[in-house]
Amino acid sequence: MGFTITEKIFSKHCKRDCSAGEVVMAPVDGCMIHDITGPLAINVFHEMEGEKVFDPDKVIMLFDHQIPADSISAAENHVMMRKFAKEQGIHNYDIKEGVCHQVVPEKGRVKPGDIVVGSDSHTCAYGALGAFSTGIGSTDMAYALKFGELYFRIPDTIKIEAFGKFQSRVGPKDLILNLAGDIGADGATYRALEFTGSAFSDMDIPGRMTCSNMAIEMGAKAGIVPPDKKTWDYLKGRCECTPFSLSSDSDAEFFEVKSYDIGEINPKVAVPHNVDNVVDVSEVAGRHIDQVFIGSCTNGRYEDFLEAAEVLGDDKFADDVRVIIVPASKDEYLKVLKAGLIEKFVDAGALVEAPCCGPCMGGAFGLLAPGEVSLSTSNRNFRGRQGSTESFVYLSSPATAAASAVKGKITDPREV
Ligand SMILES: CC(C)[C@H](C(=O)O)[C@@H](O)C(=O)O
Ligand code: SF4
Repeated sequence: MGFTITEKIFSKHCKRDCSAGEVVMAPVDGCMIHDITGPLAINVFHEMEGEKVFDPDKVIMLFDHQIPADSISAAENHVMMRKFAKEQGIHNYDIKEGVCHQVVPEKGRVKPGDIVVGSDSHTCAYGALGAFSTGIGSTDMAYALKFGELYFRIPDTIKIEAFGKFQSRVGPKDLILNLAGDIGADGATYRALEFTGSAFSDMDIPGRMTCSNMAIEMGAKAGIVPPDKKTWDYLKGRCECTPFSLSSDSDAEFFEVKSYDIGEINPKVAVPHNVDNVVDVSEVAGRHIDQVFIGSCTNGRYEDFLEAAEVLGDDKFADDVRVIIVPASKDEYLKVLKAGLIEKFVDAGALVEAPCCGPCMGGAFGLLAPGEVSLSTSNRNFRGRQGSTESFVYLSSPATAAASAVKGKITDPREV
């Protein structure tokens, strides 16, 4: 019997053959902490009488959720984390780089075959680069910071095979929303998703990041795309690594295999208040929206803004819609800026903010009043996620978000 990618990654780290279901103590290659969960992890680290982190070069610290500090308590958290970084010799990206899940890959802090943990649920995003990366709680993080290893139950794997070509103005976000609708918010709980087939090998790294990012929205521990030339090309100049092949064996045992023809997928939207409440955009077309957010670790990259700009064309955003655009990182911001897209969006009536999580989880700014409706390219639409518990959040692709922002109501991007 062969091994899945996940089993291979754990086998390599544990220096013996490991299979799904086993509980192992495995060394980690990286630990990511940010401004929300970092302080909790650091407090527990001190309670555990932690003195030095296991390897300061393997700890990634940055601030993204509440930046620039939006409250005195946020500012205090930043001060506390800066102090910890200095004491420990950890490089702190602080408020300067953007959202954790964009910055970690961008800075070459993750590579294929790695085990990376982050005290944030969307840490599964780095599966796009062929790593086993997963979100953990702050107590687990304290342990990982101190000892550089952690207990894992090796998950079994649901293999997703996707083939075909997307229709025009349909893309990775529609695919992953379609999967969330099909598998359900708890349909992959404690399993790994493996994304395979020509649809994923044809997909660029940003598209893969969108898909891996949302693995957790089905309960999955990881969402892994087997590394290929695109992966290694992306990593060139970001980290020192020599390409190797990593894929599941043909006789590996999967919990389930699911196949999709992506040509059959229409633009999708997740309807309040669950990520798996997914329908074709056409089913809710015409619904009024008050705010559109294009950004987040799911869809805050240059390619996402280009998609939105193409749909926008020479139009303007509707007068009664607030459009908030937030690139996911400094690098992505600069790409969008240099391509002239910022000017285009501002001219069309949008607010463009500096890289951060923005309105994604109703933190720093862009909160909704009772009764208000948001269409967002982020990954969660739970009740109260972006403000009032009486507000409504729909999730979509950047193309659907832009089309809807132009029309002032939910709109199929193929009709603009
Ligand atoms: C604040 C953080 C713990 C949280 C997460 O873990 O995902 C946030 O990033 C989110 O998207 O809900
Ligand atoms: S952008 Fe949203 S989903 Fe991503 S880390 Fe920030 S709050 Fe979480």
